[in-house]
Amino acid sequence: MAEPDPIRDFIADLFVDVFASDKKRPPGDGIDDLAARRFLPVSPFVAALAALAYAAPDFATKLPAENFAQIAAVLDRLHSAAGLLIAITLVAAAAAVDTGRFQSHRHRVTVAAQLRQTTGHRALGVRVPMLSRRSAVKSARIKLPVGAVIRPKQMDEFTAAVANSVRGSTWTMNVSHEAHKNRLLIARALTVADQRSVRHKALAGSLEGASILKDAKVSVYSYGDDGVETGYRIGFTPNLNSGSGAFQYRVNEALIAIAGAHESGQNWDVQWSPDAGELLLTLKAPLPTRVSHPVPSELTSIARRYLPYATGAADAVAYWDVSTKSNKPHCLIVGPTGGGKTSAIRTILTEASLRGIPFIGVDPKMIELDGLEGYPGCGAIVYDPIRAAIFIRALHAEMMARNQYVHVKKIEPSQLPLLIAVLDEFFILSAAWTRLKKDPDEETRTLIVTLDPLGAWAELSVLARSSGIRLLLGVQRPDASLFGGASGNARDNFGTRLSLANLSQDGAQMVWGDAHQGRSIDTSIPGRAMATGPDGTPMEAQVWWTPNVDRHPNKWDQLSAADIAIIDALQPSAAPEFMCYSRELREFLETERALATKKREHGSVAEPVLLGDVPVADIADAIPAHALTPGTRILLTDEHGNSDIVTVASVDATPTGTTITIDTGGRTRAKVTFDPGEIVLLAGADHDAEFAA
Ligand SMILES: Nc1ncnc2c1ncn2[C@@H]1O[C@H](COP(=O)(O)OP(=O)(O)OP(=O)(O)O)[C@@H](O)[C@H]1O
Repeated sequence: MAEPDPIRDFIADLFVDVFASDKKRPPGDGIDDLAARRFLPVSPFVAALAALAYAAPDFATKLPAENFAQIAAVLDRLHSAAGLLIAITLVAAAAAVDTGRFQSHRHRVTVAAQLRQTTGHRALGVRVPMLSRRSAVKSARIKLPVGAVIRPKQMDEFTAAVANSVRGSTWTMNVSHEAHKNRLLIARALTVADQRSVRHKALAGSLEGASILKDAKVSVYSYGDDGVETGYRIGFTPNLNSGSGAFQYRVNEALIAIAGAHESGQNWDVQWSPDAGELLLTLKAPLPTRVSHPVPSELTSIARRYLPYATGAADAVAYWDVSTKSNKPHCLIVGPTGGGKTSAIRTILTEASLRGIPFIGVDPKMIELDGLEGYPGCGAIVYDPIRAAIFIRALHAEMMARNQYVHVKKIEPSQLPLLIAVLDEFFILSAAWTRLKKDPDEETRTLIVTLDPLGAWAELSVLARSSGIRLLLGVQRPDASLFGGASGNARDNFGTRLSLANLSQDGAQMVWGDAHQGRSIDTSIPGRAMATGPDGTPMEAQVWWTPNVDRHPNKWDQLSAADIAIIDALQPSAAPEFMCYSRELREFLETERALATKKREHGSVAEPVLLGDVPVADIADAIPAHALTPGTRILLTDEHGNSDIVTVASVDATPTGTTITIDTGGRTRAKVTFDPGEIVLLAGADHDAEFAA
């Protein structure tokens, strides 16, 4: 072991910060040894020297002149050169240097001790700048033993220890580990005051440490004119979750809730780019709460095949492309009672009329489309279910005749004139057809079986596209049976979609192919909907308001001047021509028109068929039996044609049919079985009153 050498230690301690080289340091000479040593100040030596110089004349007189003449001369020179002032200055400077050296020493000792306690490693050397300040070490370089491993937890503890040692100061300490160089680096930076907004902090805080989005970093994406933050960018490391629609939906909901109501009154919107590992939380301008049906100033040949009906964000217009090239030739409108379905249908049909496209409507509720009767381009509005069945069969014949025409005449299908068939309240209609199959009157039963309207409908759904026939289907809720069975082709054909309701998960999946779309529509705003956007993806939109175009004084006189102006502006200059390719459709329309004229002349409505004891107009809605849920009140008709309101107790839906049990109020529960896809009538408020009476 080497002999202790105080002079060498003193010099080493004094100049270690300036000249220290870790390579030169002997391996055993760790910082712990240095730390254990006392701090040796230089100022006392300087002070002693200065005092000696100051007292030099006195010493000189006391020294024997002949022996110490030379020393006395040195002291004399020293005294005369320095003087009191220089002595004081020297001592003060030495004291200042000592203070700095002491702080450097203290920092070295502290850092080495922190390292030892948190990681267990002995620092081979710690370099800190000479003359450090007290508050926080400016930087430090810690030499570690070769191959020293620092585990993340140890690193965190060391970092926390370093940070804690400057707590309360204006500094932030950054610690990094350069494992390949066996060293730790500490650097300080001025702490920047957290100037993030409350919303920014809330978003960042909610994602910090949460595993929901990996490595999430929130930054401000945009500011409004008034300096208020209007958008945030959230970067993250993509994983399987971030690509899933259900996951994104959950995150969207949470982020929008945390961001809270914005000062501008606009709503938050989230756009994901999982491939780029980022999402944008931005504001979207609120949609107008009402858009009056605008009238096109001029119709280009292209616009003639696009029927607009709603306005989305950034003035995007939702339209129904009825052209031959359309990949969404048929339209599905989902809307509960009062949701604005009838107005949406009016908007579309008045646009069709402006473009010279005729239409025929089926309205089993008799109160939805009646106002369109007599409107330019309206072939007929059919109310009666048997007449509706005849119409569907005639439409099927028309489709076949048109296809035949194209085939024989060698023309392009696009040369055929367009025709729109509207079936509103489809489930009520198909429930009526199902009931007619069990009608006590044999002739009626045979007729409906022969017409097979549901079969004709299923074929129309798939084949009508190339014959210029377009279908518009209105329902209160979606169901797979709408598309004429399970045909994916029919489903795709009904690609233009509008939903004015908040859909269930299944409904959203059915309508939008995504269980989370169209589930949070603000239904308090009439006409607010989810619509197929111009790019084919769903967008939130405000359906254009078209008032009832019925010119009967009872209706017309109720309209405001603004509504009358809308209707007048929509009036086409010439009524669309009705071209029939089949005898069936022509005869049907002629008969229907004759019936309508007769009705008008006699001033009363002729009801050709009664649905048991239940007038169709009173029916609230109808749904397929498999969609029933316990607690639902339905109308059930027995074999004698008597109807009763019953409450469903349980539902057992299988591919071969649906069996329900009915709560009869007693101990026993009756069972009723329905065929697959059979429609059941729901009991409405009207019935409750009617049956109670
Ligand atoms: N696009 C719209 N813009 C503004 N208001 C609308 C819009 N659509 C509907 N409304 C309002 O909602 C009311 C109900 O609309 P509408 O009759 O079209 O509903 P519906 O879905 O057909 O209901 P029901 O099936 O009971 O007839 C209208 O009288 C109107 O006041």
